[in-house]
Amino acid sequence: MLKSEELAKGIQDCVMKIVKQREDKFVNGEADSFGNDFLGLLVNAYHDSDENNRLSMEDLVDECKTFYFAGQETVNSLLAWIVLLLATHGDWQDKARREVINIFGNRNPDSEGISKLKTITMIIYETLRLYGPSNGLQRRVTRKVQLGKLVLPANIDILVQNIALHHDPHQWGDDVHLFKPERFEEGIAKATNYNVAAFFPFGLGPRSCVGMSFAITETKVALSMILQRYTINLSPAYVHSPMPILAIRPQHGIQVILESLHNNA
Ligand code: HEM
Repeated sequence: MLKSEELAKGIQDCVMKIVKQREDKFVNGEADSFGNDFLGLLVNAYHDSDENNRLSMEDLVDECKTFYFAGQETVNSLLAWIVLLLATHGDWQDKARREVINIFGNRNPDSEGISKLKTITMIIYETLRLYGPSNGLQRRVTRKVQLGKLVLPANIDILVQNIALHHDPHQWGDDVHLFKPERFEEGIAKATNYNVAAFFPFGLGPRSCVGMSFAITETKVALSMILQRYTINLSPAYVHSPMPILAIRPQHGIQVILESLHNNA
């Protein structure tokens, strides 16, 4: 068996084990349904009494793999880049921490407070602009189309590099490569001069990211909890090398020094 096949089988077995545990809980009477979270909905669809609506095990496993990859790698690398940018921009780190402490004190973030995080939102957008995890949007051209001066023949695959548009000096100005969250002070529409195609880290149109709101909320929660507890300084060991490894990731990781803000933390 090829190594790649072995790995694919390992992942499949791992997902099926989790599905089985969920089924067992229901069968043993420990739970009164398969659950109403995302996995529960998939397991329900797998057991649908109508054969035409039933989800196959292969599709169930594929859905789990998609959501795991799309949800895990992306938010993980976004958080890593934010930590780097706050380590190298102490003024924004202080500003962000002040906002978090003002809103939550030392309490865990709640949904009401999360909607008030303005500075953090600006920092997230500016990080998505500079180091958005998406490594381009893949599309298949099904029929010949004209895009401005460009004629795209049918049956080709294209990769729309949103990161290139996010680094276009005509759109963002000569300081395009600098981390300046103040660009988003008055929201995305104002920052892009009302051009929807200038900033789309989550894609555009009907196939855009279904996890967008969840991703932003998750990032806000994690970042708030880090800022409540630690100051972040860059380690001299850090070497800057963003690389497309599925998502745009730091090739050598991000080395930072975290200092506790509370003696007993
Ligand atoms: C910072 C975090 C994230 C970024 C930047 C991001 C970005 C994207 C992009 C660019 C696409 C492709 C859109 C297109 O082709 O037009 C996409 C699709 C998708 N994303 Fe995300 N995503 C993030 C987080 C998440 C999370 C947390 C989840 C799930 C919990 C998720 C689930 C998905 C799924 C299922 C798709 C495929 C949608 C489809 O093909 O219909 N994403 N995402």
